[in-house]
Amino acid sequence: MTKELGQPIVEGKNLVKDFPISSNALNKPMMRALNDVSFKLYKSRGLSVVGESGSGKSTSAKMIAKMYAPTSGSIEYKGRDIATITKKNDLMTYREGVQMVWQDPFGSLNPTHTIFHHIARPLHIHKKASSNPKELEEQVYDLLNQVGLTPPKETARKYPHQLSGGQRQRVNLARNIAVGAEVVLADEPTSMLDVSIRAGVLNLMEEMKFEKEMALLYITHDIATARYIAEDLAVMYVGHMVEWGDCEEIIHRPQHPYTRLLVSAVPDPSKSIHTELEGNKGEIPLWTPDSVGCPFAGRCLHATEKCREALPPVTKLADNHFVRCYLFE
Ligand SMILES: Nc1ncnc2c1ncn2[C@@H]1O[C@H](COP(=O)(O)OP(=O)(O)OP(=O)(O)O)[C@@H](O)[C@H]1O
Repeated sequence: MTKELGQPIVEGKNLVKDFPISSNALNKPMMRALNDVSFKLYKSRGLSVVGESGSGKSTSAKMIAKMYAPTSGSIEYKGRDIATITKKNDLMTYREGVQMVWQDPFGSLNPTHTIFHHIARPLHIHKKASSNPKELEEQVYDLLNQVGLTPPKETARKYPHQLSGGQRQRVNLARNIAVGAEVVLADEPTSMLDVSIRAGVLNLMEEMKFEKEMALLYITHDIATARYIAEDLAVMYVGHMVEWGDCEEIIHRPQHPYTRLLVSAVPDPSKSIHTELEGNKGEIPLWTPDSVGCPFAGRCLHATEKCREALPPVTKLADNHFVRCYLFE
């Protein structure tokens, strides 16, 4: 299947990320937020990353955005290890190509500036703005039109607080288009929006994926929207990818006991995993560099001694379906 997809734009290889648990302690104990995580992002294709709070979803995105360096493993962007991207100009080009969309659309906008400013600024920074003011206006209006913020002239004059949450998130997406982003890392982009307007924003991202040929990483607690916006799915549990591959296949035929729990627990797309799994939390371990076994063992009905002793190997179930569980060894 990867043959047809061509080269990935972004590829994470065996990523490990450790964080200090406490900066004061003498021996600096560490927690392992990500363990042996690998993924690929392709042009015009989406990867949804789903899992409970603390499973490592945001850390994965932040490492792609170069906000954190991996403890080990690597991330390649068009075949180049991003750790080698250090020169100012190269970093600028990378940040132009790889953009983040955050949960809080207001947080990324400056309340003292108009929407016009918010769209024109990235165009200026990335040297894509026309020097002719009239043409620059047209560039901004065109971008606002593309994200459905019409009439664009009126929207451009407004300040962020005069827009709804969904409209603000659309402004952020217009900024991604403005700089010609090839990769959009969206970290729960609709979780702070009213349920009624979430679908519109997700639809827009889906359109951008195809029309602008963007690669999309979509982080969510909501497995129902995971399927709506992406072809691929990665299910994470305590820093590990436990099952990944074709989104529809995994949702219709979940194999890992944790994925099965997720799919059965979230029949209603408006409900979050957090709420649904409450009362069924079992034991969520704190993973450290010394931890062994399967992170789900303490909560798994099928766990055996082996599951507590060593991390299960990866089993390929189909061309695009993988699972990390001894049940499939
Ligand atoms: N800068 C940091 N310093 C220390 N620990 C961190 C840091 N960033 C993340 N962590 C820890 O790493 C683990 C994974 O966090 P991460 O934010 O990636 O999870 P998540 O799946 O995105 O959770 P959520 O859904 O709540 O956003 C958590 O235990 C978190 O406390």
